[in-house]
Amino acid sequence: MTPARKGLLLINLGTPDAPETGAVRRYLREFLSDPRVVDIHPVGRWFLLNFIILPFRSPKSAHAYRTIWTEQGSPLMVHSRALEKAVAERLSGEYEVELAMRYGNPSLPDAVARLRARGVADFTVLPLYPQEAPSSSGSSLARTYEVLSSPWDVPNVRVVPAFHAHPAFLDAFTEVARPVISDARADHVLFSFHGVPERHVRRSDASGSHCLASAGCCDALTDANRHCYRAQCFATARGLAKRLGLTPDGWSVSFQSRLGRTPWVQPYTDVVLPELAARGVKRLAVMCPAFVADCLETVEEVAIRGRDQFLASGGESFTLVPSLNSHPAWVEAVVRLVRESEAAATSVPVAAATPAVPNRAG
Ligand SMILES: C=CC1=C(C)c2cc3[nH]c(cc4nc(cc5[nH]c(cc1n2)c(C)c5CCC(=O)O)C(CCC(=O)O)=C4C)c(C)c3C=C
Ligand SMILES: [Fe+2]
Repeated sequence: MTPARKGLLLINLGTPDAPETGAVRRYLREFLSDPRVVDIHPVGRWFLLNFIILPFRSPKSAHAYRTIWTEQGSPLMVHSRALEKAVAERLSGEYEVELAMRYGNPSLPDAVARLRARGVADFTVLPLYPQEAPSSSGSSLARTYEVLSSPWDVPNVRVVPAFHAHPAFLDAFTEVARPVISDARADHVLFSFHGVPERHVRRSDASGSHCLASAGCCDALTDANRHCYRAQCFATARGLAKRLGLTPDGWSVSFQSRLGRTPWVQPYTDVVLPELAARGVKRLAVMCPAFVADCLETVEEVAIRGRDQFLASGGESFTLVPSLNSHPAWVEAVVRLVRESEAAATSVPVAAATPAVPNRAG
């Protein structure tokens, strides 16, 4: 019997189809209706969405998208498509590869249908978020399971775990960053991650008492915080700082993109930027290692608004390190993540099925 054809689903968050208020509104409606993103009572979410977020945020975000839109479309889509193409070429004959977006297009049901039409019955799913969060990788996986379980047959599914501290990811980002930081003669590197509400981190705290309970709760990854988004961000930053040879006061961490009035994980990027300038940092390089592709949050929020803020606070130069996008080192890293997850998945049942070697003494 020939083995089932293998498919690789690369999943990212999604982006509007056009930088117009209507398209942004449709995208935000789907995104912010997700209970893993806005985790409040459904009635409250409906009111918040329809009376506050959609009417006010859609035109404002559409304007922001227009400042970064390219001839080929939204940067997130352009880079994700380029990655899909490069990975498909690299894994040709081994995997059928499709890009899917959690919100918007190409939709998860369409991408899965395209893989199924090519005979795929064995799926590897790679959520393109280095750090795991219920609002990003969690939601993408939950929706993928739902789509794959319908209508009748349920295929084999392997998930590539979060790769926040995987050497292939850290090495690829280091390769991209090193020449940029050196050309910029940066005297400080800020690792700015997408934030999440503090409530989300607390809800994921299996110990019930570790997360955000002390100033140093994310200083190391332990059993207590292994699945904590903020702790994984700090682990990524430590891994990159080490590879880049940064001194302890030559780098810091912050969290961007907060939405609403509830507290999000801190320190906030828009608070840290003027603080760094006030501390005497002159030439700043910023890396955004929660994003594997440049997008609104890196190009508009950091490279445009962040730069303005830092320079207005007394900084002299501001350089955004580009994301991994479709850099060859990242394509190779993706191939390695996929192959390793397949090897791990196939080795587990074999190991489990192997009887324990009897103790000589016994
Ligand atoms: C990197 C992982 C991401 C997490 C975690 C995440 C959580 C999260 N995001 C919002 C609200 C918004 N995010 C928006 C854009 C956006 N978010 C991510 C990634 C994560 N979000 C990406 C890659 C992007 C860029 C998309 C693009 O088109 O380029 C937006 C839309 C833009 C805007 O209006 O600002 C919103 C809104 C919440 C509430 C949240 C966790 C609760
Ligand atoms: Fe976001």
